[in-house]
Amino acid sequence: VDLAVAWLGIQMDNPLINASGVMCRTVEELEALRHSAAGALITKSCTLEPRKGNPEPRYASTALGSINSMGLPNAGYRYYLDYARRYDHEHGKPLLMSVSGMSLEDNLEMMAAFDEAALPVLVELNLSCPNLPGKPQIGYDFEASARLLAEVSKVYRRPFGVKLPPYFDPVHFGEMADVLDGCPSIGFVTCINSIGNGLVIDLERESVVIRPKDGLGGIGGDYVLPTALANVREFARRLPGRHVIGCGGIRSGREAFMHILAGATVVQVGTCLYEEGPACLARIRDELVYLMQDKGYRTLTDFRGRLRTL
Ligand SMILES: CC(C)(C)CCc1c(C(=O)O)[nH]c(=O)[nH]c1=O
Repeated sequence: VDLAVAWLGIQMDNPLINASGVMCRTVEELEALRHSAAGALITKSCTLEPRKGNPEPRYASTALGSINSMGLPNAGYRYYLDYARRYDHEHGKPLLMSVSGMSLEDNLEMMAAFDEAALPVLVELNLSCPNLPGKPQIGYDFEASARLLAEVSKVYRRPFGVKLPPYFDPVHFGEMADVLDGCPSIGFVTCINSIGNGLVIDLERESVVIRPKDGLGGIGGDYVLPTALANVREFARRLPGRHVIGCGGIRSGREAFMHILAGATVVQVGTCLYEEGPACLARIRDELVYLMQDKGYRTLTDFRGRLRTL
């Protein structure tokens, strides 16, 4: 069995990446990932200036997954750009950089700096970044998304990707696919970000479990697998010339296989990585190998995108 993947000019010896935001905020965390079984690594979404993020507790796990309202704690884009400058791109694993500006101007300033640096990295622009007051996140505002991508494409002259929030309506799949189809610079889409604004309740305490937003937070883990798989399959169908990165609910070789079957080129692991640590990546990789052997597949291309319908 060969797990190798080559896409958008990068070579990975297996399709597993950390989800942006998990175990990737500091150089120490990124180095631990680089020494793990990950096929590639991605940095925590960065902003123009460093941010402390929201007051804790801001993450909690449950039997079925996680809830978080971290509030974009990060060291600022210069820190991650510096890490990328010193990174051994030649011999190391591919490095992806996540960007999540607090405004259009911040996104453009960061993307222009990344363009100037001309590093062999892939940028994943987080469309869950905040919009103007009174407007939903960028990813749920189709005009704002189109405007942002058009402006970014002018200052960042190489292919880049977007991290998408989950959509739940065929009309929305179509509208967002049209926006992305109209932007030739988009080489990949990552589906999905956490399902926004869920509420987890601690029954004993009769209380919420995280402090920000009176307990509201992005949901990850087992809860989101069906939604993640639907978004992967729907965007892979609508954007045949672009890659889809699958993210959401991957905790074993089984869900990794499902995401790839649904059309994902490679996959990202979030909640499971947060809870189990980087050793989960070797476990998931091995489980994927065994599953492929059981099914008689030799490479990922033998089954990628071949989900049967009835
Ligand atoms: C939700 C935002 C804070 C606007 C973006 C950063 C982010 C966060 C976060 O930093 O709270 N958590 C997620 O699950 N997904 C995200 O994209």
